[in-house]
Amino acid sequence: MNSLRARAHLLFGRRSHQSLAPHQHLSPAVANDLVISTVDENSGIAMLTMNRPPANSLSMEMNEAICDSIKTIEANAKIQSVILSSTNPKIFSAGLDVTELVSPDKDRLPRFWNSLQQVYIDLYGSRLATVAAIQGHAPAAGCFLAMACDYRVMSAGDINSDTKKKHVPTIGLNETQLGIAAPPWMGQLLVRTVGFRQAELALALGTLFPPEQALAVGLVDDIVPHQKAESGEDQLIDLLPSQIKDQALNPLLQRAYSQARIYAKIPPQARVASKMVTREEHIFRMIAKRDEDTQHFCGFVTQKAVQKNLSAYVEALKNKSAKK
Ligand SMILES: CCCCC/C=C\C/C=C\CC/C=C/CC(=O)SCCNC(=O)CCNC(=O)[C@H](O)C(C)(C)COP(=O)(O)OP(=O)(O)OC[C@H]1O[C@@H](n2cnc3c(N)ncnc32)[C@H](O)[C@@H]1OP(=O)(O)O
Repeated sequence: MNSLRARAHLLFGRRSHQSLAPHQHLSPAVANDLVISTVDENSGIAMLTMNRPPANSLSMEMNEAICDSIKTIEANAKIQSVILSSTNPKIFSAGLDVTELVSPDKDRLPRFWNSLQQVYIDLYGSRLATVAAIQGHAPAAGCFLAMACDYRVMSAGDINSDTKKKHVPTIGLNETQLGIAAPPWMGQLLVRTVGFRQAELALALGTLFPPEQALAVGLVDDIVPHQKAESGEDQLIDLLPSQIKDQALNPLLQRAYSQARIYAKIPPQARVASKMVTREEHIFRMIAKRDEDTQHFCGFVTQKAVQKNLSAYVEALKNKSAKK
C-alpha cells in the first residue's frame, strides 16, 4: 500500500504537464475566458464550464485552457471533485476544432496534437474526481472528454417550448464518418468504457448514441430527464458561473452536483489510489508513446485523401449551419 501511495503521489500528486509537456500554456486570464472555473472550498467541489462558442470545439488554445484550469483547481488542496460542464445547453463539446485539421500549419499541427494528449494526461490522470455533465452533443473528442472523467451524467434531451421540436443529444466516437480514425488511445478508452464488442462496432460505424442507448452500453452512467426541478441548492447556485446562473433548477446539473458530493466524501488517498489501479498504465503509455503518436497523427491527417474528406466535412458543416 505504501508503494502504491508513493506511486499515486508520483502520478497524481504532481502536475504532470509541468514536468512533461514541452508546449506553451496560455496565461490564466485568457484561459479563464475559454473555461470558467468556480470553486466552493466548503463542499470541496469545483466546476469547470467550457465556454468556447459556438460549439466548445477543441482548438489548441481550448485544450491548453482545460489543462490550465485543471492545474489551478488541483493546486487547491481543499477541492476533491470537479464537474465538467458547458455554457452551451445543446452542445457539451463538438470534439476537435476541425479547422485545426484542414490544410494545417505544419508547425502548429504537432503542437495542437500535443495539447490534446495533455488533456488526456491531465484529465484522465487527475487527482480530482471528475463528473461530466453532458447537457448536449458530445461527438468524437467531446465524447473523449466525457470518457476521461470518472462519472458521466447525460441529459435525456428536451422539447423546445416554442417549436415543440425535441432536442436529443448524442455521444460517441464518430470519426469514421469524417473519413478519419479515432486515435488508438481514444479508441482504447472506448473499449475500457463500454467493452470490446460494443466498442468494435461503434468505432467502425462511427456510432453516435442517443442517451438511452448510451446508458444501455455503459457509455454514460446516468441519464436525467429534463423537467425542471422544484428547488435548487444554494451551494450549487453559488458554484454556477454567471453565464449559467439560471441553470440552478437544471436536474442534470443537480445530479452531477450530487455525484460530485458523493466523491468528495471519500477519503482522497483511497480514492486516488484506486483510480490509479485502472488508469496508471494508460497514462504512462501515453507519456512513453507521445512522439510516436504525434507522428502517426500528423502523417495520417496530412494525407491527400484524408484532407479531401475533412474539407468536404467542414464544408457540409458550414452549409448546414448557413441553412438554419
Ligand atoms: C495508421 C496510423 C493511424 C494513426 C491514427 C492517428 C491518429 C488519428 C488521426 C486523426 C484523429 C483525429 C481525431 C478527431 C477527433 C475529433 O474530435 S474530430 C471532430 C468531430 N466532430 C464532429 O464531427 C462534430 C461536428 N459537429 C456537429 O456534428 C454539430 O455541430 C453538433 C455538435 C451536433 C451540433 O449541431 P448543431 O446543429 O447544434 O450546431 P451546428 O452544426 O449548426 O454548429 C454550430 C456551429 O459550430 C461549428 N462547429 C460545429 N462543430 C465543430 C467542430 N468540430 N469544429 C469547428 N466548428 C464546429 C459549426 O460550423 C457552426 O459554426 P457557424 O457556421 O459559425 O455557425
